Parts: sequence; structure tokens; C-alpha cells
Amino acid sequence: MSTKEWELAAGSEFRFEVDFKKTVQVRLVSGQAEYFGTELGPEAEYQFSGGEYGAIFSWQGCRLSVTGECASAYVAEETAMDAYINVHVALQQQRAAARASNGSGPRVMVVGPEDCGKTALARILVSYAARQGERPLFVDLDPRGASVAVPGTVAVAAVGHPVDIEAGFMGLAQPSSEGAGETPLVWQFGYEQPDANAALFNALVDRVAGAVERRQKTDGAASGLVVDTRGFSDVARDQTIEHAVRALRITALLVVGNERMHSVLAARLGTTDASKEGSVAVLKLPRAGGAVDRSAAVRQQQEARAVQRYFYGAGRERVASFSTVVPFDDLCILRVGVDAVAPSSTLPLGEARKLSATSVSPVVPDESLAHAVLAVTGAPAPDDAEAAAAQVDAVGLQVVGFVNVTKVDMERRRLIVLSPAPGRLPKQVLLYGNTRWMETV
Ligand SMILES: Nc1ncnc2c1ncn2[C@@H]1O[C@H](COP(=O)(O)OP(=O)(O)OP(=O)(O)O)[C@@H](O)[C@H]1O
Repeated sequence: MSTKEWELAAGSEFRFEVDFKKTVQVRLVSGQAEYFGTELGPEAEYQFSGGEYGAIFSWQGCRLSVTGECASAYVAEETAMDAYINVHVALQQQRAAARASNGSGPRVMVVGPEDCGKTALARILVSYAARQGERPLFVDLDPRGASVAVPGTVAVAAVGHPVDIEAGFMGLAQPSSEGAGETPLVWQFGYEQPDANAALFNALVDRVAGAVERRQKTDGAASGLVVDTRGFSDVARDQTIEHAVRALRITALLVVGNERMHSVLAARLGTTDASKEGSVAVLKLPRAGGAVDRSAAVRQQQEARAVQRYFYGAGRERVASFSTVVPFDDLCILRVGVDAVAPSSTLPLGEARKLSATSVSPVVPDESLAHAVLAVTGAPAPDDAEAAAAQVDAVGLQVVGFVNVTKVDMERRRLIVLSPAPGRLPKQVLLYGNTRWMETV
């Protein structure tokens, strides 16, 4: 395998793409470098697996050794890092002031169009904060590009260490990785886009906000939080962002890479009086120069990769997953918000009025469950799924893990599922979602 050395001048970054099914090893030979805010260790070797699009930035200059074939690799002299570190410095000042007054630290939300580098910026901000001993909360409100758990979810995670270079945000849930801490809180949304069921999404954001408040009561609020959102194409028509800004009591909106969106949001949510209670500062930031516009096909592959990383390990360490048989009779699968996907013409007569975007219905197991990624909640499953649908507050159920349906055996009335935990699947409520995954070898 070929090895090439790259020299980075101070303030430049090495941008690379790794093809699916390939891996690339990167080693810091000399100098200082960081991957989305997390410093590379001297002489440590990092492995980037297929589908990774990344940037290794150096403030002081460095030499990198790269082994393996990148689909693209170049050094960029112009980056948005000066603007990003200025935001970090301002946030640190707000954290210090909050700590001195026993108040609440900055509550930041990153918004912008698709593929402008929102997740990358959120990762840089929380990792920089953690490097300075802070413990900010990372709130993931981007179900399509979910970075803490599998696609279709929202999550809250405390970031006590810089985010693991190889495992990314998923490392927060994996005990072996460097960034791991307290287990993140995860909720199943079940759709890729918030607009697919805005009422359910908003209801989940309320749960997330409640969890954030509880967390900050026990852990302190001075480090604040950083919220990642999905890419907006038309923020003016969106029904979820304003709700999230209010529910999470956001103090600063960072609008990345889009002037128009900045002015729309500033007019709608911003205020010129930053000292006023409930005011939101709406700031404009440049797009990360290297952020890559991903085609639908690449996104699909990256989503599949995220599920693969959930079941088999996101970082260097491999995680085992196990095949388990679950009789239909032991299953209690619920679905929230049926009518958001089923046109009322497809519902039984009279049903349309009863169902709402957050109503809960039982899922009768059949072949359509093949390859579904089901969320395992912590709630014990009542024997009768119909009764469970009526009794359980399914919107608020927290997710403790996921299983992937590998086979539906209608004849023997059972599912074969892949699970990261060995043994029988506990009899707990499962939540249906639209995410599908099929293991490929
Ligand atoms: N400076 C950079 N150099 C190279 N690649 C980058 C850089 N910043 C981000 N990327 C990559 O570009 C892609 C898009 O970035 P990112 O996921 O942060 O965007 P996003 O705005 O959160 O996307 P969306 O919300 O539409 O899912 C990612 O694969 C990311 O790893």
C-alpha cells in the first residue's frame, strides 16, 4: 500500500475522501494537527474507513503520513477556522461569566443549508470546549444525518472529552472509545426529515429540552449546549426550527454559509438587544470550504455505514452483534404517527379522524418488517400490543438500543434479528421507524 507525506503550512488543512470499502491510515509525523477540533496524538495512527470525508487542520503547521488510497486528497490554504475559533473564544467567555454568576452558559444552535458543514462545526465547538475542561451537551436534531445513533433518531450527549477521531459522535455511546462518557439519551423519530411529521418532531424536541433541563440541574449549566440541525432548503417555510429555538432556550443561532437564510432568521427570531431575556443572537458564519455536497447515493451509503457502525463498532475496536430469534407473540412493536405517512384514503373507514401525527398504533408483524431497524425502548412490553398502544406514552420513550430484522419467518411466526446484546431480546416495547438496513459482506 502506498504511503505519501503531506506538508501543511500553519492555518491550512488536508482534505480527503475515502471510497466505500477502502481504508486510509493517517499519522502525525511532526507538528500539531486536529480533526474537527480533536488533536491528533504524536505518532498515533488513525484509521478512516470508507465513506469518510474529512479535514485535518493545523494551526501551527505539520507533516502527515497517509497510507492507502484516497478518492481525493489535497491541501487547502483557505479555511473557515479563524471564524470558528472566534466563536469558540466568545462562547468560552460566556461560559466563564455564567460560572461566575451561577447562571446558564451559551445555548447554541447551528443551522444552514444542506452540506455546509453544520455537523463539522458543532463537533469542532464541543471538542474545543471539552479540550478546555468544559462539559457541553451535544444535541443532535438531525435525524437524517444522525451522528450519535442510527438515522431516524434525535439525541442528547454530554461531551466530556474531545470527540473520538475515528468513532466520531457515535463513540460517545461506545465504552471503548476515548470520547465515551455517560450514555447518551436517544429517542426514535422514525423519519429522515423533521417535516415528514413536524408535530411528532416538535413533541420530541420538548422531551429533549426536558432532558437537557434535568441534566443541567445536576451537572451544572455553565458549559451550555451545541445543537446540530438538519439542512434547510427553505427555512422560511419550516415548522420546526422556531419551536426548537424556543424549547431549548437558544441564545445564539449560528447560520452557516447562507446570507438569505441569515436575514430571514434574524428577522424572525433575532433581536438587537442581546441582554433581553429570551433574546437570540443570529450570527452569520462562512461555510466550511471543504464541506462536500453529497449526492443522494452517497448519503444512502453513509446512512448504511452509520447503521453498520452501530452494530459492529464505529471506532477501531470491533463490536460483536448476535442473531436472535423472537417469536411474534413476544413482540410489542408500536408506531407513532401513522397518518403522517399513510394517506387517509389508505386507512380503514373512520380511522382517519382518530389518528393524529403523534398517535400510537401497534404494528402487526409481517414481511414488510424485513430489514427494519427497530428501536428497543426501556419500557416493559404489556402482553397485548393493542392495549400497549393505548397505554404507553410512546413519544417519550427513551431508546436503549436497536435491532435489525434480518428475516421474517411468517410460517413459524418469528423474526430473526441482529442485536448488539447477546441472548434473548428483553420483552420491551419496540418502536418502528422508516430506517432500513441490509448487511452486505
Ligand atoms: N473542512 C472540510 N473539509 C473536508 N470535508 C469536510 C469539511 N467539513 C465538512 N466536511 C465533510 O463534508 C460533509 C458535509 O459536512 P457536514 O456533515 O458537517 O455538513 P452538514 O451541513 O451537517 O450536512 P447536512 O445537515 O446536510 O447533513 C461531511 O461528510 C463532512 O465530513
